Amino acid sequence: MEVIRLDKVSLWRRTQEEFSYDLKKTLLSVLEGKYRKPAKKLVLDGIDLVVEKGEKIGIIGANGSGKSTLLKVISGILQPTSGIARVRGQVAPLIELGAGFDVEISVMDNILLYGVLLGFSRAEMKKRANSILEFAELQDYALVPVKGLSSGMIARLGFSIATDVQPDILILDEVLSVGDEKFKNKCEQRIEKFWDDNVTILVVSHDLKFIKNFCHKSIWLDQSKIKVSGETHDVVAKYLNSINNK
Ligand SMILES: Nc1ncnc2c1ncn2[C@@H]1O[C@H](COP(=O)(O)OP(=O)(O)OP(=O)(O)O)[C@@H](O)[C@H]1O
Repeated sequence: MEVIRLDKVSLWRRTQEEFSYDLKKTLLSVLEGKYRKPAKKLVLDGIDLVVEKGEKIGIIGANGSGKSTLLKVISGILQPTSGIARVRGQVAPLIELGAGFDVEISVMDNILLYGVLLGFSRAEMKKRANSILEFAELQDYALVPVKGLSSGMIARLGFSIATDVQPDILILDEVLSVGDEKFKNKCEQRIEKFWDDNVTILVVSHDLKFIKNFCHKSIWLDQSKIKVSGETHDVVAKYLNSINNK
């Protein structure tokens, strides 16, 4: 059964200039006749993709090629500028772990809030809170504001919430590179369990060994486009070949 379908998905994003957007400067530049519209960049270019239920797909490619952006479109965090993205089932996006937390409120309140963002009711999240705190090893921090946690602890909390239930589609963006060794092993075990079950998984990683071990199929993104897709060993070999020949 098809769970993800992207048809000619393209996405334009504003470049860094927008981040330094300053109203006064903009007005002055308009008055002086020097105003330029912020530049935009095509970060996904005509992506076609079909993923069947239970498939494990690796996404590889150079820095800035569009891998995280692609995952964000599939997760519904970003909307394509053109084309269609259809996703069936509950998605657990493990991208920028903890980016959605409100640092001023407690760990417990964030669990409730984050859960609601992932589509659960408050009542259900209250039931799950203990197992989430336990897995994250943060039982003693339930009432502490998130700003009092280290970045590794915040990542643990994000991972623990997002994987507490078995999602239909799990989206992993280099998540295994956060946390200490002990927690990393725990995460890997939890992810491995999903791997065995019928969960559809998309994983972005620069760890090609990991991709070769776990993903049947892969996509190589190059400058916002799919360069090659298919059997992982073939895609990885072509990718490595291109790097070695540069
Ligand atoms: N918030 C943003 N606003 C505008 N442009 C962005 C934003 N985030 C990323 N980009 C741009 O989109 C392009 C693709 O970025 P993306 O993060 O998807 O690449 P990536 O392949 O995941 O890279 P990496 O391997 O370094 O994580 C880059 O040119 C980047 O500068």
